[in-house]
Amino acid sequence: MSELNLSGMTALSIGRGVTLNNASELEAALRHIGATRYHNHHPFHKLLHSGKLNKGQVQAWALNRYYYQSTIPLKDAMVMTRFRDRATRLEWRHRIEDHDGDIGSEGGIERWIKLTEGLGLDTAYVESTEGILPATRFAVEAYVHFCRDRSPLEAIASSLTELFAPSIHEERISGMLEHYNFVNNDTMSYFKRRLTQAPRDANFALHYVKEHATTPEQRAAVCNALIFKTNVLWVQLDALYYAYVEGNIPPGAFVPKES
Ligand SMILES: O=C(O)c1cc(C(=O)O)c2c(n1)C(=O)C(=O)c1cc(C(=O)O)[nH]c1-2
Repeated sequence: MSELNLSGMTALSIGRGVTLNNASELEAALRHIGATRYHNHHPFHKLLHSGKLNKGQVQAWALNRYYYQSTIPLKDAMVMTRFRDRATRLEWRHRIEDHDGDIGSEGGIERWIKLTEGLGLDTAYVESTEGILPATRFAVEAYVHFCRDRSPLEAIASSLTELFAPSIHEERISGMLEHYNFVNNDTMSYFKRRLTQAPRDANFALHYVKEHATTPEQRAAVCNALIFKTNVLWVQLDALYYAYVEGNIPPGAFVPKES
């Protein structure tokens, strides 16, 4: 394949002059976007994974991330409403089960609560989402609205950050277990489980967009949906950094007691 030229990429979109001619050029562009914009590059994650945060800062991260986690099934229900086609809904449905669990079986949200409990946070407070940062709420809601308002193809494409999630989960599991005495294998079980769930989901979504984006315009829209989503993730960490690393906690947001 010829060298991919994505020059003119802005913070919000791939260059207007970029033409992706086929599915393999689309995949290369998506992988380039992930390699350059995924939130593994964010300074907050670098601090988190290398043991440079104190317990209160890790609590703030887990508390805010709970809002993302607990909204994912709502987002996925929204994605399902976009498809009349039963086969796509069937494929997508297990994502909701992965997070919500089932009667008698634990899901991702419960595993996340194990993490916040293990960090010493009160579960009722976490579940109330009262202490999250305004930017967390705005960013997460923007993701749900994107899946409601854009095309079904873009709704699926916006989940493609998961292509890049397994490596950040590996890094997080080993980094946090090594550096923090307040986490253990049990409280990190959420991430272990995602190591198998995320690749299956991401491969379906990648295959879907490669097959259904059949014009250069649709391929550009798929890339822009992924860029949008990398921004949803990035701004949440910007807000955490500003509040809990630089010390500018907005009124009403969680104030750590432990340092
Ligand atoms: O820890 C992370 O960095 C991370 C990132 C992402 C992502 O890339 O959106 C997800 C998750 N975790 C995750 O656990 C998860 O269940 C998930 C679902 C989705 C999605 O967009 O449908 N992304 C992610």
